[in-house]
Amino acid sequence: MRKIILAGNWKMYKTQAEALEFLEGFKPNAEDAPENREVVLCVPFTALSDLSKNLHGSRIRLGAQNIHWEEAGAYTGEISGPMLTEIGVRYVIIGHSERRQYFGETDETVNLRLKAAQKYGLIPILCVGETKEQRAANETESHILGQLEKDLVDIDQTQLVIAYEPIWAIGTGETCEPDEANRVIGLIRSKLDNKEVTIQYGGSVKPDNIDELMAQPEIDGVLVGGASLTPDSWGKIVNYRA
Ligand SMILES: O=C[C@H](O)COP(=O)(O)O
Repeated sequence: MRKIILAGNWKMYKTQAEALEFLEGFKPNAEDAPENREVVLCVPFTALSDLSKNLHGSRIRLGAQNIHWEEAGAYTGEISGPMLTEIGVRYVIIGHSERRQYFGETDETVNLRLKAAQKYGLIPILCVGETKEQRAANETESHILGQLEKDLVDIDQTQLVIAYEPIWAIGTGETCEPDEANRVIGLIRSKLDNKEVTIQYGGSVKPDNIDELMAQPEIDGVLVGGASLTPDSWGKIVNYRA
C-alpha cells in the first residue's frame, strides 16, 4: 500500500543545539498528525545522534542526507550505512539535485548509494527532476525517465521512496502547479515495476500549498526544505487538511 511520507530536508542548516530546540517546539505538532502519516526529519550528520536520543517513544523518524556505498574505508567526508543505522536512522536522501549539481553525483554513484542504503536496511528517498531549460525544451519526461532507468538498476522497489523535485521549484518560491506535479508523478509511477512506491513532490512546499498538493491522487507525500526549518511551518505541513 502506498504510504504517506512527509519528510523535511534540513540541508546544511541547524547546529545540534538548534536541532534540539526545534524538536522541543515541533514534537507536539508531530504527535497531533494523523497516524497514517510518516513524519521524517533528514538532518545534518552532526544532529542525528542527539535527535535520535531524544526521539524515543516519538513517531518522528530520522533521515540522513547521504550514504557511501562502502561499509568503511578511506573516503574522507563520507558516511557509511552501519554508521547511520547504529544511531537509529531509517531513511536517507540520495541523488538530491544539490548533490548532483555541486558534488559530482552521477546516476552511477546514485545507483551505488541506493544499493548500499538497501543493503543496510535504510529506505532511500531517491530525488529526480528537471531543470528549467529541460522543461522549456520539452525534455522533462525524457530526462526523468533517463534518471530512473539508470538509478534503479537492481534496486528493490518495495524498499524505496521517490521524490519528484523540479529543480526550478527548489528554494525559489515557484511551486510546480499541483496538477502538473500530479501528472509527472503519474508518469513516474507508470514506469515503475511496483506501482505502490511512495512518490513525493518537492519544491517550495509551504503551509499554504500543502493541502492542494496532497489532494492530488498521485502525490503520496512531500520533501520539504525551507519550510521544514521552523516548528510552526513544519507543524502546519504535517497536519495538512486531508
Ligand atoms: O529537499 C528539498 C527540496 O530541495 C525542496 O526545498 P524547498 O522546499 O526549500 O524548495
